[in-house]
Amino acid sequence: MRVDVVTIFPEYLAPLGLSLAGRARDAGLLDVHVHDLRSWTHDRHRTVDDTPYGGGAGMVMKPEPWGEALDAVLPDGATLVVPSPSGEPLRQALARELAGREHLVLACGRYEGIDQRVVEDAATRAEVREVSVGDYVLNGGEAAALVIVEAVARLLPGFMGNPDSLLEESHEDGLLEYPVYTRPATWRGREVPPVLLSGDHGAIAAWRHEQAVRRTAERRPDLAHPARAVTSGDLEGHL
Ligand SMILES: Nc1cc(-c2ccc3cc[nH]c3c2)n[nH]1
Repeated sequence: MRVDVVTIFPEYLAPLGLSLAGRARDAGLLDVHVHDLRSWTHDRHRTVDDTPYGGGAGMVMKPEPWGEALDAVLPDGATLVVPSPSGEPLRQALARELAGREHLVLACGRYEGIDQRVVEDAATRAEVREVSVGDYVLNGGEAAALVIVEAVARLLPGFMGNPDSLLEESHEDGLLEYPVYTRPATWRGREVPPVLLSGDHGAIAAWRHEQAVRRTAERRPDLAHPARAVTSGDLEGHL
């Protein structure tokens, strides 16, 4: 997968060169290119923003630099991802969908956002997805872009050392993850649940599923289990 990120703060995306994303790059799984939007400005002050039509506080990102930037880095048929508080929610299903794309371009806005005509123009030749990483407001799209790239890149075949670790993760099966434990068996007087030391893999799997169902019911009743809705039987004695 190739990922291009356009931003006025290219240094913000430096973490993409580290750890997992860095290893993925070395393994040829992920090819990340970060671009400074100001490369496509032509005035002495390298202007990227202007006052909003219709008035209101703040500034809006001008369409011209973005238009030239996307002409340069967004090939026809690629997917343009625009982090936005008013975008579709980033959930595991969307991360999986985006992980199937050959080429993602992320447009990181700042100020009050990007002139909407930029998105409309790009949509004539590419798929455009405005994506929210949560119901809270950031100062720009860069932090969201880091989240999106990490959530997508880790799903690429060969990215994770052990692909099985992807199977039981929170949200993969519509449930939150069960609690995990490691040595020592007793720590500050607290024991590891005995079933985990039993060697009975069926009992362990059942316990883990029950824990995941319980956690989901307690913390995220809004999550529907794709195999079946969480029923009252699941909740018996848990609420
Ligand atoms: N989920 C979420 C995205 C954002 C976001 C994304 C881009 C910009 C540009 C200016 N402010 C922004 C905020 N906030 N919250």
